[in-house]
Amino acid sequence: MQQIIVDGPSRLKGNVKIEGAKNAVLPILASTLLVSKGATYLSNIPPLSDVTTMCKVLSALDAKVEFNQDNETIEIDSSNGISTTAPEELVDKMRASIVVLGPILARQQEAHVAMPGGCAIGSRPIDLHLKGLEAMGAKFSQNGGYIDAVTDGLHGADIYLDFPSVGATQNIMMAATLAEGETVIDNVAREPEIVDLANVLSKMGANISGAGTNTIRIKGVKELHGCEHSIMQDRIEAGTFMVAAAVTNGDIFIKDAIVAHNKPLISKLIEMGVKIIESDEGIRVIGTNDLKAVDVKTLPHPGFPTDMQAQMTLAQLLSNGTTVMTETVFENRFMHFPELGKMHADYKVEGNSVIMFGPASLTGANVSATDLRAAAALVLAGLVAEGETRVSNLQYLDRGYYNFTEKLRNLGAKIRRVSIDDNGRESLVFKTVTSADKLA
Ligand SMILES: CC(=O)N[C@H]1[C@@H](OP(=O)(O)OP(=O)(O)OC[C@H]2O[C@@H](n3ccc(=O)[nH]c3=O)[C@H](O)[C@@H]2O)O[C@H](CO)[C@@H](O)[C@@H]1O
Ligand SMILES: C=C(OP(=O)(O)O)C(=O)O
Repeated sequence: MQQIIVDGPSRLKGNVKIEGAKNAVLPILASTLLVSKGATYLSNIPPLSDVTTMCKVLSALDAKVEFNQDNETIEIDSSNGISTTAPEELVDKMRASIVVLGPILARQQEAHVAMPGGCAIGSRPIDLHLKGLEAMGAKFSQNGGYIDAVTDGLHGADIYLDFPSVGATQNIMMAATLAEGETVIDNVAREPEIVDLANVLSKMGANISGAGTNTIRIKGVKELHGCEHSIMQDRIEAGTFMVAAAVTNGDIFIKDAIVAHNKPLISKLIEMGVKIIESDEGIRVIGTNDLKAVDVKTLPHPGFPTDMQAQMTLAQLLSNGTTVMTETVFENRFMHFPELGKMHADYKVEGNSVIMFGPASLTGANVSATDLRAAAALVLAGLVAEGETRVSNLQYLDRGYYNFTEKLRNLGAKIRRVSIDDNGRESLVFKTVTSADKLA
């Protein structure tokens, strides 16, 4: 078992470099299954366990996946054809693997994809993915935990999404690139990761417009070719360090963080009295001991991101007064609260809102991560709390943060990651194993 041990409180100061975006690289890796001519070269690949899982899914589908020595560049070649089954033991590990469905179906006219797993932040159905693909001529059945899909050939369609689902938008967009005729998707997700995917698809020869707006139009083409692309920076990792500066009265420069991607968070932090200095090189965040109470509601982009909700609730708990966080995207994303309660957070959950009575005087405790962003929020809570905090269940953290402990230690945190054997002996863990290492 591994744990992160934090001795708090500490004030974070310095520069931090963020990685390529998990939520951009996963669908982009899936998009390489559409390519029948040449290889695709992707750089700025974050060395995360989710990336390893997606690479294994691609290999299971007969794509050739090779990491370059630097670990941050990857070559994927599916030009010799792909198979059609994405196996349960891989897909079960990660929700995002469902985005291979559209590409496999578009390329092979059939697909067998296991029902996806992932963090338990909600029921996370895939009805919108299936409805969109059905409108394009796919037929679905469910057998033994697998979705079986067939088509006589996908065709363009007018599709309206009841909710701007990120994954459904990506699956339908990718399938439409090789469909016959034009597909128009309305009420689509507008996240920056959608734009990054559209950029890659365009480089591959797809005819696609409107990404980043409410409506995406795609004219199908006969085939796609390989390309080179550098993955966008991770706005959620950047946001996590922004909150780290805010709650520790710190001063952190987040190199290469993109202001336009973090507007909703920046605006809330400024309301709380945090100083933000924006530049083309990144974002500098200067925290305060006197956080003002503000309410926050998560929404699809460009609203406040649900993936920053857990981290933001820590800032709210520490602020001077009562605040409310309302979660409108996922129905079960307050699982970090009972853990924060062990650290003496005072809160009350009411439906999809949580009321927090600040300012909290957090004390160290043994806590357990319940999902990816909860894991990050608990580590940040340890930085603020008096005494020792131990965070376990780090497999969630490793899905989305690379070298989180090292990065925080470089900023002045008293933090270490340890491996604990059956006899309770602890040994230090220095670096998270990279995706390439795990794939080897
Ligand atoms: C790998 C990746 O990019 N993950 C992100 C993606 O997840 P993901 O693509 O799964 O999120 P969606 O936008 O699809 O889900 C948002 C909401 O819509 C619901 N829904 C979705 C699809 C569907 O067919 N039916 C349905 O009801 C979900 O249950 C959820 O309540 O967007 C989420 C919302 O910004 C982020 O939190 C995740 O980090
Ligand atoms: C919920 C998240 O990811 P996923 O959709 O991959 O579970 C996340 O990145 O916070």
